[in-house]
Amino acid sequence: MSENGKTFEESHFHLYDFPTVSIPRLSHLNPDTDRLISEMKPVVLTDTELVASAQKWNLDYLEKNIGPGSYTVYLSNNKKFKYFDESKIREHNLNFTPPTERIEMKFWDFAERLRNWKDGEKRMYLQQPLNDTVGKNMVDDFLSFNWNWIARQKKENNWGPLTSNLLLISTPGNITPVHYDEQENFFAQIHGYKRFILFSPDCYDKLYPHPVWHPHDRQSQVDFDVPQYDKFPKFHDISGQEAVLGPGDVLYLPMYWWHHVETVQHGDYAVSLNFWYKSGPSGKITYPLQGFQKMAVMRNIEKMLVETLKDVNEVGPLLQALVEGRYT
Ligand SMILES: O=C(O)CCC(=O)C(=O)O
Ligand SMILES: [Fe+2]
Repeated sequence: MSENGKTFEESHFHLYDFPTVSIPRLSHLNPDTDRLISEMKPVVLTDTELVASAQKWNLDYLEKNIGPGSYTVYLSNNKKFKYFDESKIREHNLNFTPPTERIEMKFWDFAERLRNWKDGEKRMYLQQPLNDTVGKNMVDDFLSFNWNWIARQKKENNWGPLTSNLLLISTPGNITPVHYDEQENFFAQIHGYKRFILFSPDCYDKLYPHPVWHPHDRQSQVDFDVPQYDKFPKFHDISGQEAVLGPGDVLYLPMYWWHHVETVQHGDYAVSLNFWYKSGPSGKITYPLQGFQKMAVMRNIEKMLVETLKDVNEVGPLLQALVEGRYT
């Protein structure tokens, strides 16, 4: 139960077509925690105190203390907020209708709209990296994060620098469809509850990602609500891992792991903050390559073909000529 009595009911969760097991929930002091992180396996940490100083970051506190900056908010006519890369629409001159609308807002306008939001209205998702426009109290909260613990993880696991802290504020029921990111992520839940469903990089062929030149690069083409099994038959064989994060929980979300994220439907709005770290120098590579390393190889091949052929429509036929009857 959270302070305001709102919590989540697993029985309300949507049942998808695939089975899942639970992601382990462990203390950061449990030796298995460090082992799982070093093996790039997901784990939920219940007591890192990573963002303990931000547990007060509810709408009222943020409105008073976040400052005059401008915030990116996505609007959706349904539950889904499928990410798209606007630069790729321009770069490849594509006919692409964005599935959500992106607007810039002052935080107080967003807060007002969120307070008055009712189910049935357009859903909202604020997604904005924290920057130096935040007010002094929030800078102090930020400086009080458990940098000790997270810096030790970065060092032990040979990661590169912290690149950003994305602040996410969502209306209940929002869904971030399944995708992967190219960075390591500690995902800290501050307010409300989120359900995560994860799939390992080995599920690449079962999730049919869009081509790398596509605005939906890194996103799966499979819609969990209506999987088109005739087009995506291997999705039949998928299985995942899931967890529900509440205030104080931190998920280690390994680089290249697929994730689908739901803000719990019958609860409150959710506030989260992630910590994205670049991967480190690869060091000594062992064979056979791991799933995430093969994903990186495939991305590079696709990117090279796009660059060389100068026409995204030529990539598929060339790959087909290369493979069919020779490697099939
Ligand atoms: O919380 C969400 O809805 C999405 C978060 C996400 O995809 C990420 O942190 O990489
Ligand atoms: Fe993500």
